[in-house]
Order: sequence, then structure tokens, then C-alpha cells
Amino acid sequence: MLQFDEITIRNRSRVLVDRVSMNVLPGEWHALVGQSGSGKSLLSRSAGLLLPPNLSAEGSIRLGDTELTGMNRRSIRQVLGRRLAYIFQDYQAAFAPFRTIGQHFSEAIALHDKEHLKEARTRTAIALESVGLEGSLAGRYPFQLSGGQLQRASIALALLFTPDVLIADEVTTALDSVSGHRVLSLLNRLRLDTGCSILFITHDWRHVRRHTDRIAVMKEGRIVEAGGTHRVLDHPRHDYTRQLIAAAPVLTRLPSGLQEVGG
Ligand SMILES: Nc1ncnc2c1ncn2[C@@H]1O[C@H](COP(=O)(O)OP(=O)(O)OP(=O)(O)O)[C@@H](O)[C@H]1O
Repeated sequence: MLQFDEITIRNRSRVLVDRVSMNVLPGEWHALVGQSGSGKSLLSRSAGLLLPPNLSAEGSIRLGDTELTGMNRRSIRQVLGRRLAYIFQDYQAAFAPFRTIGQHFSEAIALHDKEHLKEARTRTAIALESVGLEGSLAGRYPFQLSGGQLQRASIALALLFTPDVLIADEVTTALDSVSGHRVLSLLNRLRLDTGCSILFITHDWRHVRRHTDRIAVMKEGRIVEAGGTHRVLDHPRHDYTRQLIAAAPVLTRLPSGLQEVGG
């Protein structure tokens, strides 16, 4: 569904992502893990052509049959939000401070589905309700919502057009553990309802074990190990994966079928 082929990302002096290939399958929840600075965010941003201007990317990224690399701004804008959506740790950045939540939804509908603009209000209310928020929140400004509410609103906005792939980059990091857990349960329900795939970047192995189907492990710009979640967690082949798992002590004590308490 989202196929990265031999992606290399560099700045003038350094290769930051080195010939990475990865395939996110339809409907799956695919984790991308690795230490800070290993290149996870750059790789995921390269799909939406969202790299900072001082970096360049080579290789091929396909969403279904559509080649994303080399698209012009106009074409990628049509893909972003409609077929490929992002949610970030910094969910505040998804909203402009002086526009209401509802205005953000109307703008997205105006961009991707103009002929149904008249129904924007109803659609917004339905979308907000699908993530457990009241439709009336559409009239509020971002600063009038809690962190958890705003993250839910950003998920509703990202999933408004049922994208094929949702890229979730450390979406629970800024939330307390209960809100984080709720957000991920919500994502799982929406994934099952809509059939979208999730590329999930995280440092939290509890979430990896609980939710994901497959894992790719990144180290210094390369994927060093990839496979089914239970295989990688219970029988890691690469030393680096073993070290990462050892640094999350609770996981070392649990066979993959069991869930840890808490979190
Ligand atoms: N605009 C940039 N210019 C130069 N180097 C950059 C730029 N953006 C990121 N990097 C470097 O690229 C490497 C990979 O960064 P990236 O943000 O992808 O890491 P990450 O694995 O997502 O880390 P984290 O888990 O902390 O978010 C890091 O060494 C980072 O310093």
C-alpha cells in the first residue's frame, strides 16, 4: 500500500537515511522504532514530500499505484489529507490558533470535496463524534480544548476522507498514559472501521506489543531488522533490537501473548 524503495535522504554533508526499503501493507498497523535520531521521522515525512528544504531524497515511494516522489506541490496537496494523512506528537500544530475547529474541517472539505461543502457542518459533527467528542466543539478555538481533545480532533481531521494510510508520529508522547492509551484504542477502532493502514512511529514498546502487526527497527538511517511483532519481540535477531528491548524492562518479562499491567 505504501512502498518505500531504496530511500536515501541527505543534507550537504551527511547521509541521514540510507537506502531504506519498507512496505506498509493494506490495513496493517506497522511500527517503526529506533533510537532518537535514527531517521524515523525523516523517512515518514519523505512520503508526503514534507522534508525540510535543506534535505533531498532519492528513491521511490508509491502509494498504491501512485508514485509520490517527484510530484509537484499541487498534486501532493491532493494526496495529503485525502489518501495519505499524518498526525504528529505536536497536535497543536495541526490547528491554526485563530480558526475554530469547525473552520479547519470546512477548509479540508473545500479542498478535497468541494461539491459537498454545504454538508460541512454535519460532516464535521459526525467526524468529531466518531472520536468521542461532542459536535458542538466545532465552534471552539483550539486553545479551548484539552490536549487529549485536541489530539482526538486532529485524528478526526486526518481521517475525514478515510485515507489509505495514516502516519502517526509519536502521537502519544505529549499525552498522559490514560489519554495515550485511549487515543491508540481509538486509532485501532478507526483502522478496523475504515481499513486504513497505520505507520506508527513510537518509542513505547508497550504500544508496539499491544497494537502492531509488524515492526521495522531503524538504526543510524538504516533498517536493521524487520518482521512480525511477536517474532521480533520474542526472538530478536539483531543486537541493536535486543538492546532496545532490554531498555524496556517490562517487556523482557512477558511472553508476547500477555499484556503488561498498567499503561
Ligand atoms: N533539517 C535537517 N537538517 C539536517 N539534519 C537533520 C534535519 N532534520 C533532521 N536531521 C537529522 O537527521 C537524523 C534523523 O532525524 P529524525 O528526526 O528522522 O530522527 P528520529 O528517529 O525521528 O528521532 P526522534 O525519535 O527523536 O524523533 C538526526 O540525526 C537529525 O539530527
